[in-house]
Amino acid sequence: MRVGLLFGSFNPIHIGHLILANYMATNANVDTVWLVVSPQNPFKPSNSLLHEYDRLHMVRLAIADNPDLGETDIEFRMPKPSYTIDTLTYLQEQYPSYQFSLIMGEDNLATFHKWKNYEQILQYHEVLVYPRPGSAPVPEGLKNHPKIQVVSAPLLDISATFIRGLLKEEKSTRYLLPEPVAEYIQAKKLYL
Ligand SMILES: Nc1ncnc2c1ncn2[C@@H]1O[C@H](COP(=O)(O)OP(=O)(O)OP(=O)(O)O)[C@@H](O)[C@H]1O
Ligand SMILES: O=C(O)c1ccc[n+]([C@@H]2O[C@H](COP(=O)([O-])O)[C@@H](O)[C@H]2O)c1
Repeated sequence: MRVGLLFGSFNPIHIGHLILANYMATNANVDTVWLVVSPQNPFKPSNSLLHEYDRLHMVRLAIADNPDLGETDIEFRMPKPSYTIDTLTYLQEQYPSYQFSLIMGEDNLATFHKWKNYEQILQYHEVLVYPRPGSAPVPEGLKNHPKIQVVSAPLLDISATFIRGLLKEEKSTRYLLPEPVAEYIQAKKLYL
């Protein structure tokens, strides 16, 4: 089984994540894509970060109708902040016969050389990258790397930051968030 792993804060999950995950699940060399909800990205401030169980719940609501996508809360039981190499190592121990690839947006590839043990990640895993507008330039050493593949797919100028801004101002997020996620946010009065 070939599993693509899309790690993220998903604060909240939006249609950019869903388009990206579905594109990889149906066009890249993987059988399924799992969304890995990270409690705490080592590079991001934790203010405005919703509780991890709310973010996981929204991910579940968003992908419930898509058999090509799954999710995992594996990082909830690991030390924080969440280092991807540690999670990959743990997952590989749990599922020794599976082949795990890493999926990320281009903005994350631009800083990938600063991640913990990134060379080790590249040694054992393929990295599938979705282009993202406004991303910083990719460092020379990562451009044309044999383990890194940047796919050609429609650019999506959507971010969770932008959507949190709309929610805070009580503006419409219609078509930017999956309906069940928008309903959950409204019912629980999140991001106000
Ligand atoms: N519009 C997008 N285009 C390409 N990749 C994206 C897009 N949105 C998110 N991603 C990728 O999905 C993964 C998880 O992203 P994350 O949950 O941080 O969303 P985000 O919209 O970047 O959030 P924030 O605005 O809070 O930083 C990352 O690898 C990120 O690069
Ligand atoms: O392992 C690292 O050093 C590392 C550094 C920065 C980000 N990450 C992971 O990359 C994922 C994307 O983060 P985010 O917040 O942009 O969705 C998330 O799972 C982070 O834990 C991992």
